Amino acid sequence: MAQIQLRELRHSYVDQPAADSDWALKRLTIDWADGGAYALLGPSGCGKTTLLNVISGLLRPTGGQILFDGRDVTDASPEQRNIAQVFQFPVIYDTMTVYDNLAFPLRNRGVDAREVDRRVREVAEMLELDDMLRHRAAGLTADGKQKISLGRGLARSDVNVIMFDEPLTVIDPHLKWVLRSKLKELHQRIRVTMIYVTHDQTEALTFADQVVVMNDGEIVQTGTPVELFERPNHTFVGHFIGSPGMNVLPCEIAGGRATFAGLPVDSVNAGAYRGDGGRLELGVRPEFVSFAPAGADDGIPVRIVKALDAGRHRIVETEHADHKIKLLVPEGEAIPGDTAHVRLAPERTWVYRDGWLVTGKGAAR
Ligand SMILES: Nc1ncnc2c1ncn2[C@@H]1O[C@H](COP(=O)(O)OP(=O)(O)OP(=O)(O)O)[C@@H](O)[C@H]1O
Repeated sequence: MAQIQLRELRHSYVDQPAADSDWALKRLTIDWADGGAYALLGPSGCGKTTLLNVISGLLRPTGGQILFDGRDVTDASPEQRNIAQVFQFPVIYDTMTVYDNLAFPLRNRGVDAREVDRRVREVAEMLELDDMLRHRAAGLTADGKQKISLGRGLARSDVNVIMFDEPLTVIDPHLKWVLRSKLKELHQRIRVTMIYVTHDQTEALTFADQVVVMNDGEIVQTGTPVELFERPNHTFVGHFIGSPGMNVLPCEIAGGRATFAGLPVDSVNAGAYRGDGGRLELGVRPEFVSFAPAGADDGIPVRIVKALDAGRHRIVETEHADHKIKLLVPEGEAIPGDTAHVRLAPERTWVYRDGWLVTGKGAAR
Protein backbone atom coordinates (compact mmCIF):
# COMPACT_ATOMS: atom_id res chain seq x y z
CA MET A 1 0.00 0.00 0.00
CA ALA A 2 1.23 3.46 -0.70
CA GLN A 3 0.59 7.14 -0.52
CA ILE A 4 0.70 8.51 -4.06
CA GLN A 5 1.81 12.03 -4.81
CA LEU A 6 1.76 13.72 -8.18
CA ARG A 7 3.92 16.82 -8.52
CA GLU A 8 3.36 19.25 -11.42
CA LEU A 9 2.59 16.28 -13.63
CA ARG A 10 2.19 17.10 -17.32
CA HIS A 11 1.77 15.09 -20.43
CA SER A 12 1.49 15.88 -24.11
CA TYR A 13 1.21 13.49 -27.04
CA VAL A 14 2.54 16.26 -29.30
CA ASP A 15 6.31 16.52 -29.97
CA GLN A 16 6.65 20.21 -29.23
CA PRO A 17 3.62 21.27 -27.22
CA ALA A 18 2.92 24.98 -27.45
CA ALA A 19 -0.80 25.70 -27.12
CA ASP A 20 -2.76 24.91 -23.97
CA SER A 21 -4.78 22.38 -25.97
CA ASP A 22 -1.59 20.40 -26.77
CA TRP A 23 -1.54 19.12 -23.18
CA ALA A 24 -3.52 16.00 -22.26
CA LEU A 25 -2.51 16.60 -18.61
CA LYS A 26 -1.81 20.14 -17.38
CA ARG A 27 0.36 20.37 -14.26
CA LEU A 28 -1.48 18.09 -11.85
CA THR A 29 -0.46 18.25 -8.22
CA ILE A 30 -2.32 16.03 -5.80
CA ASP A 31 -1.78 13.73 -2.80
CA TRP A 32 -3.63 10.44 -2.50
CA ALA A 33 -3.57 9.01 1.00
CA ASP A 34 -2.41 5.49 1.73
CA GLY A 35 -5.42 3.18 1.80
CA GLY A 36 -7.88 5.71 0.33
CA ALA A 37 -10.70 4.91 -2.12
CA TYR A 38 -10.58 7.46 -4.92
CA ALA A 39 -12.63 7.89 -8.04
CA LEU A 40 -11.28 9.74 -11.04
CA LEU A 41 -14.35 11.20 -12.70
CA GLY A 42 -14.59 13.18 -15.90
CA PRO A 43 -16.00 13.22 -19.42
CA SER A 44 -14.49 11.32 -22.33
CA GLY A 45 -11.18 12.82 -23.43
CA CYS A 46 -10.44 14.71 -20.18
CA GLY A 47 -7.25 12.72 -19.57
CA LYS A 48 -8.26 9.93 -17.16
CA THR A 49 -6.62 7.07 -19.05
CA THR A 50 -3.51 9.15 -19.72
CA LEU A 51 -3.22 9.79 -15.98
CA LEU A 52 -3.68 6.09 -15.12
CA ASN A 53 -1.05 5.09 -17.67
CA VAL A 54 1.37 7.66 -16.26
CA ILE A 55 0.81 6.36 -12.72
CA SER A 56 1.18 2.72 -13.76
CA GLY A 57 4.35 3.46 -15.75
CA LEU A 58 3.00 2.56 -19.19
CA LEU A 59 3.56 6.17 -20.22
CA ARG A 60 6.52 8.45 -19.35
CA PRO A 61 5.13 11.92 -18.46
CA THR A 62 6.46 14.93 -20.37
CA GLY A 63 7.11 16.68 -17.08
CA GLY A 64 6.67 16.38 -13.32
CA GLN A 65 7.11 13.62 -10.76
CA ILE A 66 5.26 10.65 -9.32
CA LEU A 67 6.09 9.62 -5.75
CA PHE A 68 5.05 6.42 -3.97
CA ASP A 69 5.52 6.82 -0.21
CA GLY A 70 7.85 9.71 -0.91
CA ARG A 71 10.00 7.70 -3.33
CA ASP A 72 10.33 9.07 -6.87
CA VAL A 73 9.05 6.37 -9.25
CA THR A 74 8.77 8.56 -12.36
CA ASP A 75 11.39 6.44 -14.13
CA ALA A 76 10.45 3.09 -12.59
CA SER A 77 9.02 0.32 -14.79
CA PRO A 78 5.41 -0.88 -14.32
CA GLU A 79 6.73 -4.06 -12.57
CA GLN A 80 8.82 -2.02 -10.14
CA ARG A 81 5.77 0.05 -9.24
CA ASN A 82 3.87 -3.03 -8.14
CA ILE A 83 0.40 -2.02 -9.22
CA ALA A 84 -2.66 -4.14 -10.02
CA GLN A 85 -4.75 -2.87 -12.89
CA VAL A 86 -8.24 -3.88 -14.01
CA PHE A 87 -9.25 -2.74 -17.48
CA GLN A 88 -12.59 -2.12 -19.22
CA PHE A 89 -12.52 -5.50 -20.92
CA PRO A 90 -11.65 -8.83 -19.30
CA VAL A 91 -7.98 -9.73 -19.36
CA ILE A 92 -7.97 -13.43 -18.52
CA TYR A 93 -6.62 -16.75 -19.75
CA ASP A 94 -9.53 -18.49 -21.46
CA THR A 95 -7.97 -21.95 -21.36
CA MET A 96 -7.27 -21.86 -17.61
CA THR A 97 -9.81 -22.58 -14.91
CA VAL A 98 -11.27 -19.74 -12.87
CA TYR A 99 -9.11 -20.91 -9.95
CA ASP A 100 -5.89 -20.80 -11.97
CA ASN A 101 -6.75 -17.39 -13.37
CA LEU A 102 -7.16 -16.00 -9.85
CA ALA A 103 -4.05 -17.80 -8.62
CA PHE A 104 -1.89 -16.66 -11.54
CA PRO A 105 -0.73 -13.24 -10.24
CA LEU A 106 0.08 -14.81 -6.85
CA ARG A 107 1.99 -17.82 -8.23
CA ASN A 108 3.82 -15.43 -10.52
CA ARG A 109 5.13 -13.64 -7.44
CA GLY A 110 6.19 -16.86 -5.74
CA VAL A 111 3.50 -16.82 -3.05
CA ASP A 112 3.34 -20.22 -1.30
CA ALA A 113 0.60 -22.65 -2.32
CA ARG A 114 -1.37 -22.50 0.95
CA GLU A 115 -1.50 -18.71 0.88
CA VAL A 116 -2.48 -18.82 -2.81
CA ASP A 117 -5.33 -21.14 -1.98
CA ARG A 118 -6.50 -18.99 0.92
CA ARG A 119 -6.49 -15.77 -1.13
CA VAL A 120 -8.12 -17.35 -4.19
CA ARG A 121 -10.97 -18.75 -2.09
CA GLU A 122 -11.41 -15.47 -0.23
CA VAL A 123 -11.59 -13.40 -3.44
CA ALA A 124 -13.81 -15.99 -5.15
CA GLU A 125 -16.23 -15.90 -2.25
CA MET A 126 -16.37 -12.09 -2.26
CA LEU A 127 -17.12 -12.04 -5.97
CA GLU A 128 -19.45 -15.05 -5.82
CA LEU A 129 -17.23 -17.10 -8.08
CA ASP A 130 -16.70 -19.87 -5.52
CA ASP A 131 -18.99 -22.41 -7.16
CA MET A 132 -17.23 -22.15 -10.51
CA LEU A 133 -13.58 -22.33 -9.50
CA ARG A 134 -13.04 -25.56 -11.47
CA HIS A 135 -14.75 -24.27 -14.63
CA ARG A 136 -12.78 -23.16 -17.61
CA ALA A 137 -12.87 -19.37 -17.94
CA ALA A 138 -13.76 -19.67 -21.65
CA GLY A 139 -17.26 -20.88 -20.80
CA LEU A 140 -18.18 -17.86 -18.67
CA THR A 141 -20.39 -14.92 -19.65
CA ALA A 142 -18.84 -11.46 -20.18
CA ASP A 143 -19.92 -10.59 -16.60
CA GLY A 144 -18.27 -13.71 -15.22
CA LYS A 145 -15.05 -13.02 -17.11
CA GLN A 146 -14.89 -9.45 -15.87
CA LYS A 147 -15.42 -10.71 -12.31
CA ILE A 148 -12.29 -12.85 -12.82
CA SER A 149 -10.41 -9.73 -13.99
CA LEU A 150 -11.53 -7.92 -10.86
CA GLY A 151 -10.53 -10.94 -8.77
CA ARG A 152 -7.07 -11.02 -10.33
CA GLY A 153 -6.66 -7.35 -9.45
CA LEU A 154 -7.80 -7.94 -5.90
CA ALA A 155 -5.99 -11.22 -5.16
CA ARG A 156 -2.61 -9.72 -4.35
CA SER A 157 -2.32 -8.06 -0.98
CA ASP A 158 1.19 -6.66 -1.55
CA VAL A 159 0.33 -4.08 -4.22
CA ASN A 160 0.89 -0.33 -3.83
CA VAL A 161 -2.38 0.52 -5.51
CA ILE A 162 -5.20 -1.14 -7.43
CA MET A 163 -6.41 0.84 -10.42
CA PHE A 164 -9.71 0.20 -12.13
CA ASP A 165 -10.29 1.70 -15.58
CA GLU A 166 -14.07 1.76 -16.19
CA PRO A 167 -14.23 -1.85 -14.97
CA LEU A 168 -18.00 -2.20 -15.13
CA THR A 169 -18.48 -1.17 -18.78
CA VAL A 170 -19.24 -4.71 -19.96
CA ILE A 171 -21.25 -5.66 -16.89
CA ASP A 172 -24.99 -6.12 -17.05
CA PRO A 173 -26.77 -3.09 -15.46
CA HIS A 174 -28.37 -5.02 -12.60
CA LEU A 175 -25.05 -6.61 -11.67
CA LYS A 176 -23.23 -3.28 -11.79
CA TRP A 177 -24.86 -2.21 -8.59
CA VAL A 178 -23.94 -5.47 -6.86
CA LEU A 179 -20.30 -5.31 -7.96
CA ARG A 180 -19.97 -1.66 -7.01
CA SER A 181 -21.11 -2.36 -3.48
CA LYS A 182 -18.81 -5.40 -3.35
CA LEU A 183 -15.81 -3.29 -4.36
CA LYS A 184 -16.64 -0.76 -1.68
CA GLU A 185 -17.01 -3.52 0.91
CA LEU A 186 -13.77 -5.02 -0.22
CA HIS A 187 -11.94 -1.75 0.08
CA GLN A 188 -13.16 -1.43 3.64
CA ARG A 189 -11.84 -4.92 4.32
CA ILE A 190 -8.42 -4.78 2.66
CA ARG A 191 -7.69 -1.01 2.78
CA VAL A 192 -5.43 -0.94 -0.26
CA THR A 193 -5.23 2.41 -2.08
CA MET A 194 -7.73 2.18 -4.93
CA ILE A 195 -8.23 4.48 -7.89
CA TYR A 196 -11.39 3.93 -9.85
CA VAL A 197 -11.73 5.67 -13.22
CA THR A 198 -15.16 6.39 -14.61
CA HIS A 199 -17.25 8.93 -16.48
CA ASP A 200 -20.33 7.80 -14.54
CA GLN A 201 -21.12 9.96 -11.52
CA THR A 202 -23.18 7.25 -9.79
CA GLU A 203 -20.27 4.82 -9.97
CA ALA A 204 -17.85 7.44 -8.68
CA LEU A 205 -20.05 8.70 -5.87
CA THR A 206 -20.99 5.24 -4.59
CA PHE A 207 -17.47 3.81 -4.67
CA ALA A 208 -15.23 6.60 -3.49
CA ASP A 209 -14.53 8.40 -0.23
CA GLN A 210 -12.92 11.14 -2.31
CA VAL A 211 -13.85 11.97 -5.88
CA VAL A 212 -11.28 13.66 -8.12
CA VAL A 213 -13.10 15.52 -10.89
CA MET A 214 -11.14 16.12 -14.10
CA ASN A 215 -11.94 18.33 -17.04
CA ASP A 216 -9.79 19.16 -20.01
CA GLY A 217 -6.55 17.79 -18.53
CA GLU A 218 -7.00 19.51 -15.17
CA ILE A 219 -8.21 18.45 -11.73
CA VAL A 220 -11.06 20.86 -11.02
CA GLN A 221 -11.98 19.56 -7.56
CA THR A 222 -11.24 16.79 -5.11
CA GLY A 223 -13.82 16.20 -2.44
CA THR A 224 -16.35 13.94 -0.80
CA PRO A 225 -19.57 13.42 -2.74
CA VAL A 226 -21.26 15.85 -0.31
CA GLU A 227 -18.62 18.55 -0.86
CA LEU A 228 -18.94 18.25 -4.63
CA PHE A 229 -22.67 18.64 -4.33
CA GLU A 230 -22.77 21.44 -1.77
CA ARG A 231 -19.83 23.58 -2.81
CA PRO A 232 -18.74 22.98 -6.41
CA ASN A 233 -15.33 24.51 -6.92
CA HIS A 234 -15.98 25.06 -10.62
CA THR A 235 -19.11 25.47 -12.71
CA PHE A 236 -18.03 22.29 -14.54
CA VAL A 237 -18.38 20.30 -11.30
CA GLY A 238 -21.79 21.88 -10.74
CA HIS A 239 -22.90 20.81 -14.21
CA PHE A 240 -21.31 17.39 -14.30
CA ILE A 241 -22.42 16.22 -10.87
CA GLY A 242 -26.10 16.28 -10.04
CA SER A 243 -29.15 15.47 -12.06
CA PRO A 244 -30.01 17.91 -13.42
CA GLY A 245 -26.81 19.88 -12.94
CA MET A 246 -26.37 23.27 -11.33
CA ASN A 247 -28.03 26.37 -12.83
CA VAL A 248 -25.41 28.82 -14.06
CA LEU A 249 -26.51 32.41 -14.70
CA PRO A 250 -24.51 35.46 -15.80
CA CYS A 251 -24.23 38.11 -13.11
CA GLU A 252 -22.69 41.42 -12.15
CA ILE A 253 -21.31 42.46 -8.79
CA ALA A 254 -21.33 45.96 -7.35
CA GLY A 255 -20.70 46.92 -3.75
CA GLY A 256 -20.39 43.26 -2.73
CA ARG A 257 -23.88 42.37 -4.04
CA ALA A 258 -24.70 40.27 -7.07
CA THR A 259 -27.37 41.03 -9.63
CA PHE A 260 -28.79 38.82 -12.34
CA ALA A 261 -30.52 40.63 -15.24
CA GLY A 262 -30.66 43.71 -13.02
CA LEU A 263 -32.33 41.83 -10.13
CA PRO A 264 -30.54 41.55 -6.78
CA VAL A 265 -29.54 38.00 -5.79
CA ASP A 266 -28.08 37.16 -2.37
CA SER A 267 -25.16 34.76 -2.42
CA VAL A 268 -22.64 33.24 -0.04
CA ASN A 269 -19.52 34.75 -1.57
CA ALA A 270 -20.25 37.84 -3.70
CA GLY A 271 -18.55 39.88 -0.94
CA ALA A 272 -15.28 38.02 -1.61
CA TYR A 273 -15.07 39.28 -5.20
CA ARG A 274 -12.23 41.78 -5.54
CA GLY A 275 -13.52 43.64 -8.59
CA ASP A 276 -10.77 42.25 -10.81
CA GLY A 277 -12.80 41.57 -13.94
CA GLY A 278 -13.40 38.14 -15.46
CA ARG A 279 -16.61 36.41 -16.48
CA LEU A 280 -18.96 36.43 -13.48
CA GLU A 281 -21.65 33.79 -12.96
CA LEU A 282 -24.00 32.62 -10.26
CA GLY A 283 -24.37 28.91 -9.57
CA VAL A 284 -27.28 27.37 -7.70
CA ARG A 285 -28.46 23.78 -7.79
CA PRO A 286 -32.09 23.06 -8.78
CA GLU A 287 -32.54 21.55 -5.30
CA PHE A 288 -32.08 25.05 -3.81
CA VAL A 289 -34.48 26.97 -6.06
CA SER A 290 -38.15 27.24 -5.12
CA PHE A 291 -41.30 28.99 -6.24
CA ALA A 292 -42.35 32.05 -4.24
CA PRO A 293 -45.91 31.63 -2.91
CA ALA A 294 -48.67 32.93 -5.21
CA GLY A 295 -48.96 36.70 -4.86
CA ALA A 296 -45.39 37.18 -3.56
CA ASP A 297 -43.28 39.10 -6.04
CA ASP A 298 -39.80 38.78 -4.55
CA GLY A 299 -37.28 36.69 -6.44
CA ILE A 300 -36.86 36.30 -10.19
CA PRO A 301 -39.92 36.50 -12.43
CA VAL A 302 -40.01 33.46 -14.73
CA ARG A 303 -42.07 31.75 -17.37
CA ILE A 304 -42.72 28.05 -16.84
CA VAL A 305 -41.38 26.13 -19.84
CA LYS A 306 -41.95 22.48 -18.92
CA ALA A 307 -42.16 19.98 -16.09
CA LEU A 308 -40.71 16.47 -16.12
CA ASP A 309 -41.76 13.73 -13.74
CA ALA A 310 -38.71 12.25 -12.01
CA GLY A 311 -40.25 9.95 -9.40
CA ARG A 312 -40.37 11.64 -5.99
CA HIS A 313 -40.12 15.10 -7.53
CA ARG A 314 -40.61 16.96 -10.77
CA ILE A 315 -37.92 18.86 -12.61
CA VAL A 316 -39.39 22.17 -13.68
CA GLU A 317 -37.68 24.24 -16.33
CA THR A 318 -38.34 27.96 -16.20
CA GLU A 319 -36.96 30.89 -18.13
CA HIS A 320 -36.08 34.51 -17.46
CA ALA A 321 -34.91 36.59 -20.42
CA ASP A 322 -33.70 33.50 -22.33
CA HIS A 323 -31.83 32.14 -19.29
CA LYS A 324 -33.03 28.74 -18.13
CA ILE A 325 -33.50 28.15 -14.40
CA LYS A 326 -34.37 24.62 -13.28
CA LEU A 327 -35.88 23.68 -9.96
CA LEU A 328 -37.06 20.54 -8.22
CA VAL A 329 -40.62 20.47 -6.95
CA PRO A 330 -41.51 17.69 -4.48
CA GLU A 331 -44.36 15.35 -5.33
CA GLY A 332 -47.69 16.77 -4.19
CA GLU A 333 -46.65 20.43 -4.41
CA ALA A 334 -48.41 22.55 -7.00
CA ILE A 335 -46.59 23.95 -10.00
CA PRO A 336 -47.75 27.45 -11.00
CA GLY A 337 -49.37 27.91 -14.43
CA ASP A 338 -47.63 30.20 -16.89
CA THR A 339 -45.59 32.58 -14.79
CA ALA A 340 -44.21 32.76 -11.25
CA HIS A 341 -41.31 34.06 -9.19
CA VAL A 342 -38.44 31.81 -8.15
CA ARG A 343 -36.27 32.21 -5.07
CA LEU A 344 -32.62 31.12 -4.93
CA ALA A 345 -31.53 29.99 -1.45
CA PRO A 346 -28.84 32.59 -0.54
CA GLU A 347 -26.75 30.13 1.51
CA ARG A 348 -26.61 27.80 -1.54
CA THR A 349 -25.94 30.38 -4.25
CA TRP A 350 -22.31 30.84 -5.27
CA VAL A 351 -20.46 33.34 -7.42
CA TYR A 352 -17.94 32.05 -9.99
CA ARG A 353 -15.29 34.01 -11.85
CA ASP A 354 -14.10 32.51 -15.15
CA GLY A 355 -15.64 29.22 -14.03
CA TRP A 356 -13.87 29.06 -10.64
CA LEU A 357 -15.51 29.64 -7.26
CA VAL A 358 -14.70 33.09 -5.89
CA THR A 359 -12.95 32.64 -2.57
CA GLY A 360 -11.43 36.04 -1.93
CA LYS A 361 -7.98 34.59 -2.65
CA GLY A 362 -8.51 34.66 -6.39
CA ALA A 363 -9.89 31.63 -8.14
CA ALA A 364 -10.41 28.58 -5.89
CA ARG A 365 -7.87 26.36 -7.61
N1 LIG B 1 -2.09 7.76 -27.96
C1 LIG B 1 -2.54 9.00 -28.10
N2 LIG B 1 -2.03 9.82 -29.06
C2 LIG B 1 -2.45 11.09 -29.20
N3 LIG B 1 -3.41 11.66 -28.43
C3 LIG B 1 -3.97 10.90 -27.48
C4 LIG B 1 -3.57 9.54 -27.26
N4 LIG B 1 -4.30 9.03 -26.23
C5 LIG B 1 -5.12 10.03 -25.83
N5 LIG B 1 -4.92 11.14 -26.56
C6 LIG B 1 -5.59 12.44 -26.39
O1 LIG B 1 -5.36 12.89 -25.06
C7 LIG B 1 -6.53 13.44 -24.49
C8 LIG B 1 -6.91 12.66 -23.23
O2 LIG B 1 -7.30 11.34 -23.60
P1 LIG B 1 -7.61 10.18 -22.55
O3 LIG B 1 -7.81 8.90 -23.31
O4 LIG B 1 -6.57 10.18 -21.49
O5 LIG B 1 -8.98 10.67 -21.93
P2 LIG B 1 -10.09 9.85 -21.11
O6 LIG B 1 -10.64 10.79 -20.12
O7 LIG B 1 -9.48 8.59 -20.61
O8 LIG B 1 -11.17 9.53 -22.22
P3 LIG B 1 -12.05 8.18 -22.41
O9 LIG B 1 -12.97 8.13 -21.24
O10 LIG B 1 -12.74 8.43 -23.72
O11 LIG B 1 -11.07 7.06 -22.46
C9 LIG B 1 -7.60 13.39 -25.57
O12 LIG B 1 -7.61 14.64 -26.23
C10 LIG B 1 -7.11 12.32 -26.50
O13 LIG B 1 -7.53 12.55 -27.83
